[in-house]
Amino acid sequence: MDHAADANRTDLMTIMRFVLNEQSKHPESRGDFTILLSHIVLGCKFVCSAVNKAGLAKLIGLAGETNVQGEEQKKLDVLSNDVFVKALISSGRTCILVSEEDEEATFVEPSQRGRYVVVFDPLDGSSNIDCGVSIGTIFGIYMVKHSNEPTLDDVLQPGENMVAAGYCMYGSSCTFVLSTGVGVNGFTLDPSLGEFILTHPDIKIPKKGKIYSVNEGNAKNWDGPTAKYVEKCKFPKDGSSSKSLRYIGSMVADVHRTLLYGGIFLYPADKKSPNGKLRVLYEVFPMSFLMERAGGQAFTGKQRALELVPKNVHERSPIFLGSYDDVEEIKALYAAEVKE
Ligand SMILES: O=P(O)(O)OC[C@H]1O[C@](O)(COP(=O)(O)O)[C@@H](O)[C@@H]1O
Ligand SMILES: [Mg+2]
Ligand SMILES: [Mg+2]
Repeated sequence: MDHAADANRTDLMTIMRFVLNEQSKHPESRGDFTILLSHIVLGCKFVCSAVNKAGLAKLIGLAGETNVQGEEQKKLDVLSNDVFVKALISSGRTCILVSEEDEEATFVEPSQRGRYVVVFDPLDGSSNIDCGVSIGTIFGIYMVKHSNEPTLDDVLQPGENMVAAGYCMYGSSCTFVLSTGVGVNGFTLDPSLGEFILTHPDIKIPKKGKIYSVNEGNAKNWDGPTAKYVEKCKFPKDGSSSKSLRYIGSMVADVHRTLLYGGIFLYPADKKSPNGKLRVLYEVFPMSFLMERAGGQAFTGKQRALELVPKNVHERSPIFLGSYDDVEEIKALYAAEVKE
C-alpha cells in the first residue's frame, strides 16, 4: 500500500463520521440513533468476518433447526441472528426487535430499553451461503410511539414510517448502504482499517435500466401482468433493445445491482405463493425505502409498497422495485388488468 497517498486521503469519510455530521444538523438530537447505528455496523463487521472464513471455520451447512417460515436454518443464519440480537439489545437504544429467524417479536427489558424498533433479516440469501455467493443483512428502523408501553402496533406500521433503512452486502467487497430518510449513501469496508468508508455518496438509481431480475423458474405460475412484463423485457415491440436477465437469488445482491445499474427486481405473486415470497417488514420495506430515496419506485402489484400496513410480523408481499420508468411499466400492466 502507498502510505504517503493514503495519508493524503484527508476526505476519508467513515460511516460514523458521516452519521455524526448528520446528527449535528439536529441540535435537539441526543445521539441515540448514532449509538444504535454503531451497534448495527459492529454486527455487520462481525458477520462479514464470519462469512469470510465460513468454509475454514466449519460455518457452512445446516444448523439442524427450522425457522418460523419452515425453512432450514443454516449455521450462519443462527450465528448472525445471535450477533444482531445481542448487538441491538446491548446498544440500550432498542425497544422491540423483529428478526426473520425469531417467531415472535422480542420486547426488550425495561432496564435496557430505548426508543427504536428494529426489523431485520440477519442473513439474506441463505441458499447462496455454501457456494460463497454474495449474501447480506437487511434492516429497517422505526421509532416507538410510547417507549413506556411498547406494543405490536409499534412494529406493524407502514414502511413509510421508517426513520432509516439499509443493508450490508457480504460480496466481493463488504458494502453498507444506508438511508436516514434523505438520500442514500454507500460505504465500503476497508479491511485494513476495519472502517466503512463513504465510496458511493448520494446514490441515484438510473431512471430506466437495461436489466430485469426475477426467478424465471416460477414463470409457469405467474399472473398475466408479470408474464406480459417479462415478455416485453425479452421481446420489446417498440423498437427498444431487450433487457438482460441477471438473477443471483440473494435479494441484497440483486437489489444492490439494481440500485447501482438500474433496471427492475421482481418477486411476484404466483399461483403457488399468492403473497409472493419476500417478507414485508424486513425485506420489502427496507429495500422499498432505499429505492424511493434513490429516486426509484417500489410497487406490490396493487399499491405503493411503503403504504402497506402489515398485520403480522412475518407477512409476505409480492414486490416490483427499481428504476422509476421500469416500475411505471409494470404498474401500467396491473392497472390495465383491473380495467379488463
Ligand atoms: O430462490 P428464490 O425463490 O428465487 O428466492 C430468492 C429470494 O429468497 C431469499 O433468499 C429469501 O431470503 P432468506 O435467505 O433471508 O430467507 C431472498 O434473498 C431472495 O430474493
Ligand atoms: Mg431474506
Ligand atoms: Mg434470512
